Amino acid sequence: MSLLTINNINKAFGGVKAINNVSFELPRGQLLALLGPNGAGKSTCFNMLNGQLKPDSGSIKLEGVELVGRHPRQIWNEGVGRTFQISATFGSLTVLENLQMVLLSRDKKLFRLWTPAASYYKEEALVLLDQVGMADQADRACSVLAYGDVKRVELAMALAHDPKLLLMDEPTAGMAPKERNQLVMLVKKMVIDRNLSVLFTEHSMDVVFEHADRMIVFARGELIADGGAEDIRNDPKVREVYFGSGKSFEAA
Ligand SMILES: Nc1ncnc2c1ncn2[C@@H]1O[C@H](COP(=O)(O)OP(=O)(O)OP(=O)(O)O)[C@@H](O)[C@H]1O
Repeated sequence: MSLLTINNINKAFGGVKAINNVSFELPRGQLLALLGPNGAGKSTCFNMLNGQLKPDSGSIKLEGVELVGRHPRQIWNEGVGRTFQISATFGSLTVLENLQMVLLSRDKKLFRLWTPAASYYKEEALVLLDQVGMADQADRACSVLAYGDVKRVELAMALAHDPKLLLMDEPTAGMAPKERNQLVMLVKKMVIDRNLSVLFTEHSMDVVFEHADRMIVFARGELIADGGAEDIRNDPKVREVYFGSGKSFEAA
């Protein structure tokens, strides 16, 4: 059974069909890119997957469990994590403290302030930071980190509750090409090491073609293509959507 099974989901805003009869599956241990031009329905799809929006119809199942109708917190508890384009770290706290906060929140211990928080989950936090290559910066404030390093901390934070599925909304936005590749390589390592499934949106085609195991393409709310790099590169519908002609990605 696939980890995630989406069947005929629909979502309209007034007269706009933001998502139109979309179905796809995501197996465990796969890095799946969700592509599509502006307004294609990518954010709407993400928002339905994590419970911020309810589909008008259709089903979203995680290991056979229906997610439609559940609250974001319940969906998070089922094992769906998400990273956002906007930084989710507290700048004035250290890298380690940011991780400790997430671990405290995971175990609902935020209000036990009479026990010194500094001692909580230090080891677990350091293990996570080590996995994303940030253990040596554990004592630095997040506000002074390089942008790519903040993204690594956010990845560690997203992994803190051991999600089965991680949704990443443009994880490399605003990064230089080298940093972009490094971050996606790190995500790919997590996919392999943890048998994690990741669905991510990304504007850099180079990054997608280089690292994604598979890609799906949305256009005007519909899923128009699903396959590996070669299939997507050569798909006439995809070329039409991106270039309005037979031009290839290489030539663009
Ligand atoms: N809350 C909303 N109210 C009305 N229309 C909306 C709402 N959210 C999305 N839409 C419309 O639904 C369509 C899909 O939007 P969505 O944001 O999902 O696309 P996207 O692929 O994420 O685009 P982008 O790459 O620009 O973020 C668009 O036509 C958008 O205007």
